[in-house]
Parts: sequence; C-alpha cells; structure tokens
Amino acid sequence: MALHKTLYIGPFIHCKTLDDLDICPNGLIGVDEDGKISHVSRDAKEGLLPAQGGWEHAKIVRTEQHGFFFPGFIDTHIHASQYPNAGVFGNSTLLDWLNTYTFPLESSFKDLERASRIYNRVVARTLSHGTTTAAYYATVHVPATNLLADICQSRGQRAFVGRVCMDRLSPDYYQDESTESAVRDTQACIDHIKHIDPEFNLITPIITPRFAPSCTDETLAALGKLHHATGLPCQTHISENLQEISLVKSLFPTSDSYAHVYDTAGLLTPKTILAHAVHLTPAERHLIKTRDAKISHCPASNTAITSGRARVRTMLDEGLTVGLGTDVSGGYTSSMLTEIREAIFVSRHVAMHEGDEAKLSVEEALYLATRGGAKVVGLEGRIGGFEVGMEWDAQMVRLGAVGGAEERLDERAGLVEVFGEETWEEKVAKWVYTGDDRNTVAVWVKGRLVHSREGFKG
Ligand SMILES: Nc1nc2[nH]cnc2c(=O)[nH]1
Ligand SMILES: [Zn+2]
Repeated sequence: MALHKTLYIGPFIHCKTLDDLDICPNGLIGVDEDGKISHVSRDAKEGLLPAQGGWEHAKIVRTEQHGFFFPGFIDTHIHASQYPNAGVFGNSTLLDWLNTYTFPLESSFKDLERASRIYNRVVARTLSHGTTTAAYYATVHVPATNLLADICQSRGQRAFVGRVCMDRLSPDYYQDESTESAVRDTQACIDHIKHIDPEFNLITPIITPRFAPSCTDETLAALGKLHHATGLPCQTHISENLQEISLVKSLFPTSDSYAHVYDTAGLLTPKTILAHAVHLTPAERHLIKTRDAKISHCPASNTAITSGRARVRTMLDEGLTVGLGTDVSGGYTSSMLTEIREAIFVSRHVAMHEGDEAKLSVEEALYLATRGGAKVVGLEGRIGGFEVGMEWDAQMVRLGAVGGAEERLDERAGLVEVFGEETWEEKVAKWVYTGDDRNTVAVWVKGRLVHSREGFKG
C-alpha cells in the first residue's frame, strides 16, 4: 500500500524502561512511506524537517487538546475464536469452563461464514482499543484459521496466528485425530501464511499446542520438532489453575514439573510464549529463565475464572520477560487498557499478601503492554516505542476538552475528566484508570491508518 511521508506533531509518550515513562510534550515524529520512523524531535519548532527530500509535501497529523501519541498495545495472548463469549463465564473455573463454554463455541468454527463474522469483529474491535499486534489462538479448523490470517492482513493488524492443536482429553466432536493430523494441519496453516505474507511482514504463523493436558507426549514432541525445524514461535498455557497442575502431574508422572513437560518436548525456547504462569515454582521460573521463554500475564482472566494471582514483581525481579494478554474469553475484555488496569489491581492484591513492593505502577503496566509485549513476541527494536528505525505502530489518544461541572459533558471523550491543572503524569494515570476506546481516536500499524473515530482529522 502506498503511504505518504507523514509528520505526527504533538505530545508523544512511550516507555523507555520498566519504570521510565518518557513524556515529550512538544514532539514531532517523521514517518517514511514504508511506515518506519525516520525522525524524532523533542521540539516541534526546531525539529521541523528540511523542506526537501519529499518532506515538504508530507502529510501532517496533529493531536487534539490533551491528546498524545502512544505506542500501539501488544496483546500477547488472545483467543480470537472465543470472542463471542467475552463476559460469559459464570462462576466456572478453568477445566469446567473449557467444557461448558469454550469447546462448544470453538467447535462451531467449522462453519466458515460464522468464523468470518466473528473474526472480522474481533480484529476490528481490538484495533479500536489500540491493539496493533495480537498473538491469536484460532481453533483446530484449517480454513477458519487461514481466514483469521487473511482478515488480520486485510484489516492491517500485526498478528501471530495459531491453529490450536489438541489430541486428547477433549470432546469427540472437537479434537485432532492424531499427532500426524495435528502436524499436517498446522503445516497447512503455516503454508497459507507463507503464501499471503512470504516474509511474515505483518502475519506470522505460531505453533500452538493448546496446553499439556490436551496434547499427547507424541504431539508435544512433534510440535517441538516443528518449532525447531521452522524457527517459528510457539505459544501455550502453563500453570494457570491448581487442578490443571494436578492433572499435568498425573498425565506426565515422570516429569519434574509442568515447565519440564514443555522442556522435554523442545517447546521451552526464547520463541515460546507461556500464558498465565500463576503458580510456577521457583525451580520452574529458573528453568524458564534459563531457556529465555516468555511470559504472558493475563490478570483479567486469572481473576474472572479464579485461577489465582500471578507474582509479576517476582518474575520481573528474577529477570523473566513479561507482557500482558487479555486471554479473551477467560478474560472478559478485549481492551488492553482495561487489562493494564487489571494488572495494576491484581498486583495490589499480591501486595496485600506479600508486601508493597509487589505493586505495579501505571508506568510499569504501560511498559508491559508495549515494550514488554514486544519482547514477548520477539519484535523488540521494531515496535513498542518511538525511536528512529522502529515501525509506526501507534495510537492517538484524546482526553477531551477542559470542562467543569457547570459545562456540558464532552460525550465524545468518554469518562476522562480533565480540568486543566493536571501534570502529564496525572493525565496518563487518568487515561489508564478512567479511559476507554472513546479516547483512542486513531490507530496505525506500519504507518497505515487501521482505525479512526468520528471527528479524526487525518
Ligand atoms: N485461559 C485459558 N486457558 C486454557 N488452557 C487450555 N485452553 C485454554 C483456554 O482456551 N483459555
Ligand atoms: Zn488462553
């Protein structure tokens, strides 16, 4: 797609490190036709680009009052196929939730027309929340999984798309027939993505054993082999729920631990994304660190289906790489902004048991949703921040006009109340705690506008 050179003028904010939120109130970012950042200035006037090299014709996009540019969110764990069940989980816990709510829904994706409606909706919705990259689980169905890849590509969302493998302890109506068929069908999805995006510029296949209980030893080993042979990333679940962990112990009696099951299969590598990690032992954390596998923290899900409180501070202190995942529909929300809030609140519950140092700050949670997520999906250096050479995966946030109680509510700006006396740090905190998709005015992936709200002047 032909893009313009574009100058994004206005405040920009991004995370430099876990606790260093860089706020530039008067910024200018130049983005080339290929969607890459070619210029970053901290003073819009002085930094104006020379009127040559094509920049004299550059398109200009300005933030609105109390607005700012922020990196797009990276959802490191989301089940696209479970989107119709977001908010529907009753009082279930993981294993009964899978049987009651999840497997019946996922099995319906043999109907491609239904898959198309749902996948189009979830990609449009996550883009509207500022999610520029998502690591998706689809279902076992090859045509529907390939369709999800097509939809991400045509709507412009950066995505990892995984066909789910599961060949035991699943309902007869919804499982792989054999190890061979699981590998063959996974390969078919890899081939499809190679066909539509040969260099995986936007869409990357991801090898997806559902979790240890639903895969035989043979299937785990075969997928481990495929992971090594192709160099493609892989994703799965780990230590989410205590009953699940007991089940893994009984199914893999010779393994030292849940993490060890994946390690034995060759599935614990720097390109592995492990979702949940709520109940890991110190020895498992050490093994995961040694292998440099990555963690997707899913706090909304862990609360909703009462799995537990993940010790994020401990994992960070021990040097594990952590990002955030909505885990729709164990998680009720497809909004990463809501997930950030949930991460902060779950950390406060951990703190009530283990001490104040467990608390995550606003800055830290934003880091996990951007830079942290980029590391989890192996795209650090390309996305998650605003530096020359990185790709313009970004959102434009608008917090609304200054207004007191006597003035009319600014409905377009949602719930964030700005009175004009706030520091930038306070405005960011207000966005995190009271904002929603109404504040996400426009979203770009690789420089392409992939979502905008009414009133956006771009
Ligand atoms: N949260 C969650 N955990 C799982 N473990 C195995 N499958 C799933 C799933 O679909 N969601
Ligand atoms: Zn999940």
